[in-house]
Amino acid sequence: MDHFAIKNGVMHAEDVPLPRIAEEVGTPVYVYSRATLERHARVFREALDDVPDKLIAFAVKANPNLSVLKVLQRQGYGADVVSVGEMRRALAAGMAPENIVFSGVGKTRAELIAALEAGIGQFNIESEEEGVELAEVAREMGKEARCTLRINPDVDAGTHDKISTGKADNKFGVPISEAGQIFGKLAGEQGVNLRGVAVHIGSQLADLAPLENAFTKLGELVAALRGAGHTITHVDLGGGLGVPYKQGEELPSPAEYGKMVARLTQDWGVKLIFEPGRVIAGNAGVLLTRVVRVKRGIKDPFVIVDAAMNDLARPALYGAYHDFTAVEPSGADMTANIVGPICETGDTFAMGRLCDKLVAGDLAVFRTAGAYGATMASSYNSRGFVAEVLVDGDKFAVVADRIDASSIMDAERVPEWLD
Ligand SMILES: Cc1ncc(COP(=O)(O)O)c(C=O)c1O
Ligand SMILES: N[C@@H](CCCC[NH3+])C(=O)O
Repeated sequence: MDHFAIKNGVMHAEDVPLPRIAEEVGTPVYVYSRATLERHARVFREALDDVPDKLIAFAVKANPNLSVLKVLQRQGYGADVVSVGEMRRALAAGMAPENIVFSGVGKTRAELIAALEAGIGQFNIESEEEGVELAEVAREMGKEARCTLRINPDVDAGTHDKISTGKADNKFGVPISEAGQIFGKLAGEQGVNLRGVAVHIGSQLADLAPLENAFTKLGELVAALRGAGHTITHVDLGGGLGVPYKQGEELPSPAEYGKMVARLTQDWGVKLIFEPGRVIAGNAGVLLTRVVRVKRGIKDPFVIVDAAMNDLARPALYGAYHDFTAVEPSGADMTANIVGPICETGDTFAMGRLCDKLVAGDLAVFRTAGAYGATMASSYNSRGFVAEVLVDGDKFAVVADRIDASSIMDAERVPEWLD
C-alpha cells in the first residue's frame, strides 16, 4: 500500500493532503509517513522470523530525525550509529544502550570514551589500531568493550562506487586474509571482549548474490576462528538492501533476503545483528517542493523548483534517480529538465525527464527521499536547512524546524580586528 497516493486528484501523505503541509510549513519540506515506517519495520522483522536470536539496529545515518527514531524504537529496533552525535540521538529516542552498535572507521578517542560511558552494546572495530586504542581506553576506565571485528570480504557489491564498502581497496574493515591474525591479537587485549565479526559491503544493493558471497566468506571465517579456539557469539551482517527508486523496478524483497540469511546462518549458533537503513526509511518519505518558474530551454524547458542539491544531494552526488511527480496532476505531461536554484550546473535533479506537466506555483514531490535525504542537507548558497514533517493518519507535526539562513549567520562572528 502506498501511503503517498493521489486521492480526489491530490497527493496525500496518509490522510493529509500535501498542499496543506506546503501552506502551513512552506516548501521545500520533507514529509514522512509513520504508517510506512512501521510497515517497513514490521516487514523487515517478519522476514527474519526464522532467525531465532537477533537485534535489528536501524542505521541512523539513513534518517536521524528523532521522531523517526522514536517510531522505530517503538517497533523494537535498536540503532547502528557512526558518531557520538548519532548515539545521542538514539539514546534520546529511548533506544536502550545495549541495543546500540557503533560502526565507523574514524571513531575518535573522545567518541570511544563517550560510548563506553553510555554502555553501548557493541563496537564494530574497523582496524587493529582502533582495537588497540579502544582496549587501552576501556582499561583506563575500568570497563570492558563488547566488540566485533569488521571484515572487508573483498566482494564487489555491484552498486555505485561511492557507496560500495566491501572491496579490498575501500577504507572499511580489515582484509579478510588478515582477519584471523588481527582477531587473535585483539582477542588477547584486556579491555575488549571480542566476541564476533561484522560485515557491510555497500548500500542500495540490487542483487542478493554479493551479500550471499560475503556472508558465506564470513561463515567460513567464523568456523576458522572457532577452530583457532576463539568463542564467537555475535555476527553483524550490516545493511545494504536496496529499494525501488523507479516505479515498477524489481528488487530483492526483505523476505528473499531473510530466507537467504536463515539458510546460510542456521548452524552458526550466534546472535545476528542487522543494520538496515534505506529499506526502512527510503520509501517512507518524499521531498515536497514548489515550482518557482518554468524557463524556456533550447531543447526541453527547465522546471526550476525551490528544492536544491543542498536539500537532496543524491542526484548531484551519485547521479541518483528520484521519481518526480505533480501533487495535483492534470493528466498532461511534458519532457523537462528538473533543476534547483543553486549556482551550479550539478544542481540538476533530472535532464530530459518525462514528467507531469507543471507550471509556476505547482507543487511536486521527489519520491523515495526518506533515506539519505534531509540528513545529507547542507546550507550551501545560504539556503538554510530544510524542515521535516511526520504524518500520522490525518494529523501531522513539524518534527524538524526549518533553520533559516539568518540563524546560521547568527552563529558567526566578525572579530573586532576586522571592524
Ligand atoms: C556500517 C553500515 N551499516 C549499515 C548501513 C546502512 O545501509 P543501508 O541504508 O543501505 O541499509 C551502512 C550504509 O551503507 C553502513 O555503512
Ligand atoms: N548516502 C548514500 C548511502 C551511503 C550509505 C552509507 N554507508 C546514498 O544516499 O545512497
